[in-house]
Amino acid sequence: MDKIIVEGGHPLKGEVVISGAKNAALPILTASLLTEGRNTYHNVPGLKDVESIKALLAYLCADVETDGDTVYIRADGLCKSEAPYDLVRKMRASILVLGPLLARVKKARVSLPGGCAIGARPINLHLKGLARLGAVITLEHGYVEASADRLVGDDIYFDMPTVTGTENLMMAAVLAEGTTVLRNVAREPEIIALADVLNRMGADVRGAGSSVITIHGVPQLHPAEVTIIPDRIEAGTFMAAAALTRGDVTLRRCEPDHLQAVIDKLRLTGAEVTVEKDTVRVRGGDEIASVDIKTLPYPGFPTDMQAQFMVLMSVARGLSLITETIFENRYIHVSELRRLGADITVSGNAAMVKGVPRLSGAPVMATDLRASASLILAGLVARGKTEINRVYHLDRGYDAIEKKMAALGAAVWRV
Ligand SMILES: CC(=O)N[C@H]1[C@@H](OP(=O)(O)OP(=O)(O)OC[C@H]2O[C@@H](n3ccc(=O)[nH]c3=O)[C@H](O)[C@@H]2O)O[C@H](CO)[C@@H](O)[C@@H]1O
Ligand SMILES: C=C(OP(=O)(O)O)C(=O)O
Repeated sequence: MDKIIVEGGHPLKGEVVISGAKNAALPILTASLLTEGRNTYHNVPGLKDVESIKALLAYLCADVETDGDTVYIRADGLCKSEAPYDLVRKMRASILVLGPLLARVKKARVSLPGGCAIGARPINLHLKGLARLGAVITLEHGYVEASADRLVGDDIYFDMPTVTGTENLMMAAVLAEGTTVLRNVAREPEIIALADVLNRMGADVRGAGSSVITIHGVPQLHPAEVTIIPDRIEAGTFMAAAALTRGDVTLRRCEPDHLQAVIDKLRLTGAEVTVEKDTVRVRGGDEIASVDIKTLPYPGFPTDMQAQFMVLMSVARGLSLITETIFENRYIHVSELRRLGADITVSGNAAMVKGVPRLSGAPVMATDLRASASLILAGLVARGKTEINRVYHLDRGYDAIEKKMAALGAAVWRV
């Protein structure tokens, strides 16, 4: 299996182009299942998760073509309604075929999803919502089995905002009869991006980006041509890397509006952050100041940036309190960062990070995506070599991260 090697001590300098967002691309590609005709998606990131979702759509007999970062999907003649274990076990977003399949063919059999091992990650709210639209749902042998004679709109309250849960319900409701109101939904930019695509396909989805979404069902949808929004977590990762290495990095083709919480915290650490239309420049200060962070649903500080920020705090001056409120097991990177010399104590969902003057390279391993990214970041400022094993998760969610880092002057390579 591939490894990533990082040799620390090189500040990142230059420009990097941000790829399309994983968490926007995955639901949007599955939305193709709702349409007849050829959909065109531009700026699709080169990720393992995207390959997995394309393989799943092809398994369902959708026609999938790729030309660079453009993907064409035609889902006219679906021949199956099952997402088998082997195709979905490595990816969380595979559950996103459930809503569209129910809407389009009124049945689905979907293996419980895999993805990052950051918590139990139940899908009870997806299932409860789909049941309210009229689906009959059973859970057997690790599969969700769902069927419906017809889907009918309803008023659905989510006990907590769930990103993929909101997306699944949106995709089921667009073809349901009548009106669906989704309350206490996720407000992430990726939800707005999906609503935008669904509306371009002829749906009537209103309120995305607020906590209530109203959907008036329509009889059918047509294909759309869209460009995937920039990946705010990839952007945030490069911003943290710039501050961490006292570098000077300009991010092109990103969406600064989606990064306000991260930008605010970075500025408090002493980094200079300059924002223009679709560009962010981060210049690291001489000293990194400690700040506290608490992960929250959007527009709060993203849980997907917690591990990267923890690395920054590991070499900051003073003490930082990090609180993870979204996932109950998202400190997997802590034990690996300690191998590099970080001083971090975890108690429940809180981590106390005491900055140390320097880290030192070591072999490490991670079992989730952002933990893996945080280890690359730590390697950038560690003395000597850091060897990151089991990079599968990294490839799920970062488009050529080692090449982009190397182009900025980092000594990072894959073996
Ligand atoms: C493919 C994708 O978009 N992944 C993102 C999505 O994951 P994902 O959509 O899986 O995360 P959710 O927003 O659903 O999870 C938020 C919280 O709700 C809980 N929950 C969720 C659903 C449910 O039915 N029951 C329940 O209890 C989860 O355990 C978690 O504690 O949002 C997360 C939170 O921003 C991000 O870290 C992931 O990168
Ligand atoms: C947790 C993440 O991904 P997924 O939901 O796909 O596991 C992530 O992107 O950090």
